[in-house]
Amino acid sequence: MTVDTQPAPRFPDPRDFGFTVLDEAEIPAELTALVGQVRSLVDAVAHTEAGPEALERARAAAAEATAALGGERRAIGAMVRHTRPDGGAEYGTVTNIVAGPTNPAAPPLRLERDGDGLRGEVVLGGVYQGPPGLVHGGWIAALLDQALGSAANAAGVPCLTAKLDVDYRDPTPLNVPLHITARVTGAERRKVFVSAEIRHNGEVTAEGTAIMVRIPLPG
Ligand SMILES: CCCCC/C=C\C/C=C\C/C=C\C/C=C\CCCC(=O)SCCNC(=O)CCNC(=O)[C@H](O)C(C)(C)COP(=O)(O)OP(=O)(O)OC[C@H]1O[C@@H](n2cnc3c(N)ncnc32)[C@H](O)[C@@H]1OP(=O)(O)O
Repeated sequence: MTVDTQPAPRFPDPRDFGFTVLDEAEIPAELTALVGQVRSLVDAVAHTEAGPEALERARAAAAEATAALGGERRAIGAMVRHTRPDGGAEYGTVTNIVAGPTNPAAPPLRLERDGDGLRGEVVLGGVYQGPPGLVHGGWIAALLDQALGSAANAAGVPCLTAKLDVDYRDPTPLNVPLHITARVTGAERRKVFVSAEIRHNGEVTAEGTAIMVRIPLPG
């Protein structure tokens, strides 16, 4: 493969392109705690066998909690900045469904730099179930897509997934640590080639490759 375009070393500042950006340190500790509590609630609701009275009490408490948040909503598209130990900045969307820090529907996945790529660990509980005891294949694809996109973004390239291939090698179990790795393997004009794996106990359960296409930015 001919590599005739090296990824830009720094991801452009999204504020220069009209995006709202908050620093992850600006996310209130109370919101982080609430997100964790709601994740626990979702897991409890998905698996409960409680009786009607307990269910109605829980529903009323959930309705009260929803009302307590009022009508103030963060704008769709708001981004969050993570500053790495080396001072570099990485960006993601605040409510990203796989890794958004304020999204209780996200697992969440945290990816850190590791050599030329990224690595992270995540445990998926019963709310991510597809076949009995196993992670849903769509969520496996989502984890891989996020890792693949983040690897390209960490290399300084704002991009979207154009093509995603997933190989499901072995069933991916629930409620165990899953190790995710991803890296850029090449670039050609606006295309960035990336690959990623999910492992459990050192064995690959799924691997993904993608073609990411660099977004043309004004100017
Ligand atoms: C600074 C501002 C930041 C703005 C924020 C933007 C990005 C996000 C940034 C940070 C977020 C951080 C982390 C996020 C991490 C992960 C998120 C997960 C990833 C996703 O969740 S992302 C959503 C799903 N994704 C889409 O929603 C894409 C829909 N789609 C399109 O928007 C267009 O389709 C597009 C743009 C892909 C291309 O369109 P286009 O018109 O710009 O370019 P064009 O077609 O000319 O293709 C150019 C070259 O790519 C080749 N190519 C194109 N498509 C191909 C395919 N399918 N297979 C093989 N090759 C393909 C061509 O063959 C040509 O190659 P060649 O150079 O060789 O001719």
